[in-house]
Amino acid sequence: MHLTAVSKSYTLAGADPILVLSGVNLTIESGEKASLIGPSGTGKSTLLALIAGLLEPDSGTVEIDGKPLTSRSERERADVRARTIGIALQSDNLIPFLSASENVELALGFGGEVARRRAPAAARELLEQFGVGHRADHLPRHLSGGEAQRVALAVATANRPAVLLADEVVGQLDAETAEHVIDTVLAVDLAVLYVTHDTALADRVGSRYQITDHQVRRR
Ligand SMILES: Nc1ncnc2c1ncn2[C@@H]1O[C@H](COP(=O)(O)OP(=O)(O)OP(=O)(O)O)[C@@H](O)[C@H]1O
Repeated sequence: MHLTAVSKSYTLAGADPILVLSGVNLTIESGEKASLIGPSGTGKSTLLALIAGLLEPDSGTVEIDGKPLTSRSERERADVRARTIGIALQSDNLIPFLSASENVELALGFGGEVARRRAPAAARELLEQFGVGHRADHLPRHLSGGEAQRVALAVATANRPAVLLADEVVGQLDAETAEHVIDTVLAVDLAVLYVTHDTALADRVGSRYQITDHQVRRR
């Protein structure tokens, strides 16, 4: 994943623009596990949204898995996103009327008939890896916060994306479970960009990046 000279500001009507990122260059190699730290309001969520193609940069380019995201239509960006990027956010985005297992099955179900038939067993296996196999039949509202975060990670990694973008997704877990969940994510063959305020977890993830002065720097 490459970001080249990416800048982004927000403009609210009647106010001066807020500069968030300025000329950011960042390369995350395939399979690299990276953490992103930085004080509140420095642009971590903005950076994830740019990488996911949910936001367009003011200038610069974003390339994922060899495919440029910038200057594509909304629909094309959504297509690249669905095929190559897994996203797990602080507020999980599970479908409320589907069970944990069905949420994962939906994410698994893009591979044709055979994949669809295997989906329930594969979903349970994935939930077990994240330590929530025993909650497979629960609806999202019947899960604890930490369980929902782990189901959201199973959903985000189900389709074997090239890149997983995760925003503070173990914040509601105790230290031991958080470490287990991080280790499970690290064992999957994909690139990870993990946003956190927790420097011990950042060290566990691997290469460390920080946003300072509107730039992303390796530490
Ligand atoms: N849609 C928006 N419109 C205007 N300003 C925004 C918008 N989204 C974010 N901002 C501003 O951009 C800056 C960066 O926000 P962002 O959410 O990317 O920071 P963050 O590092 O993820 O923060 P936190 O750690 O608190 O989640 C902040 O000053 C925020 O107020």
